[in-house]
Amino acid sequence: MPTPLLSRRARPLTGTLRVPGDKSISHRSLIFGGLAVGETTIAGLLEGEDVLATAAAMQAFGCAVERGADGVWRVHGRGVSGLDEPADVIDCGNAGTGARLLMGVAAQQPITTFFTGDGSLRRRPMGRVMTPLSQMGVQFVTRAGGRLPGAVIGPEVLVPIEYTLPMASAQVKSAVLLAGLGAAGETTVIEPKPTRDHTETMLRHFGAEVRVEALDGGGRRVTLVGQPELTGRPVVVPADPSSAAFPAVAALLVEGSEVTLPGVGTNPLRFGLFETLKEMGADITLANPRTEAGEPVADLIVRAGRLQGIEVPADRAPSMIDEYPILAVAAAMAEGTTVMRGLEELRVKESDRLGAMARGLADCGVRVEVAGDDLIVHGGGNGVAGGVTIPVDLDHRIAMAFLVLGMVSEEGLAIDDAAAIATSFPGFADLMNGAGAAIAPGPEAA
Ligand SMILES: O=C(O)C1=C[C@@H](OP(=O)(O)O)[C@@H](O)[C@H](O)C1
Ligand SMILES: C=C(OP(=O)(O)O)C(=O)O
Repeated sequence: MPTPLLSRRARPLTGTLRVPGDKSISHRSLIFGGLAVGETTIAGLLEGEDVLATAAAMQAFGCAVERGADGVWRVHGRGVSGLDEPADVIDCGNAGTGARLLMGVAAQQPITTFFTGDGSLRRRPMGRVMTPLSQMGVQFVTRAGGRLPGAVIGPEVLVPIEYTLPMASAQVKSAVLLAGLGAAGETTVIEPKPTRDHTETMLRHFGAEVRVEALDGGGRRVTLVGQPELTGRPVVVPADPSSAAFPAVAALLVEGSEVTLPGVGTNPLRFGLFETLKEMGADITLANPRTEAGEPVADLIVRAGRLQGIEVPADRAPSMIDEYPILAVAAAMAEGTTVMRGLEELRVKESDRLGAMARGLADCGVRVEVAGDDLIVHGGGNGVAGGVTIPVDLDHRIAMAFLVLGMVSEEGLAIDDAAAIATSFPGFADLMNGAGAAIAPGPEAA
């Protein structure tokens, strides 16, 4: 049964809002814990559906994964290439990250692993990981077009490769490096555009040898020495900047707001949205910057104020790829036009986010254009009428983006199904309501 939600005009948003743990780091901490020998403790794990599916997958591979009464997760791993063959199909739910990283995990030893996911994940392309992993000797059986359900058949002997990413994707980079753990020799991934580097950071944290060279034009060459012994480690997961983006933009847009978002990850390869918002004139302060378990974090203080439209260059896309839905909402409220370039990867997320934002904003009365892979939003500077219901199509970020827009709408704005929000941001509506939002169950916009 779908669970529609209606977001009405908010009171000024105030207070300290603790957003959940980083999704990318949470998936990886469970995976590396499982590939390590000994105990890994994980504080601040995102207990969202995507990550819980990865926890269940690592259990299916024979690892012990438990949540302590103190909220700290403990993983007892099986070591590189020491996993069991899962007895049943691994269901990654809505998670592209879970599916693609775990396909790399499944590839690093001679076992056969079956994968599936929800209706969104089953339409997403897996060919992007199958291509490099095939070069390493891995075999696949999938539905047409490299879609799940599918099976990964790890070879007796993995071939280490050098692979240049044809698209900016940390998931593909990570899948190749994870598979490369099982290969004798060096596996190299060349990324023409830098993408989030949590896998490299965590490989080192767990004891692998990784070399990263900067390339002309901003790219990187990442080399992993295969068949390392990984050792269980403590991990502290920062608050997710991709989740913090929603309360941050809400606070910028709702007049009179001021919120503090503590302990948010500020890794520059994840922080493009905040850079962009500052260029738009946003009042965002990074207080108390520090490093926690190898990742930079800060407390974000966000105050409402006018935003100006700007041009967002294509080369910034990898550092804010999941933030375009909420940036498009900010752009709709800005003065002037915002041009977001180079968004081709948005078409293969949980939904076609380029199409979803263009249609949804247009339904709200915002003037929007899609030109090739660019999204152009003509800001009205002042609220939207609302009064419509936006189809979410199993996409958490589309759902949260329009609930934020509802906070500055005349008539309220509804989404047809809130269920997907629990994949990345359980408790989103309650957290926002505690700060001054008015999100409630409702079949239609008022
Ligand atoms: O590696 C990761 O944790 C992620 C990488 C990105 O995907 P792509 O690698 O497809 O760009 C991002 O959209 C996703 O939410 C998380
Ligand atoms: C694209 C996303 O995640 P995934 O690829 O893991 O489904 C996201 O969280 O916005």
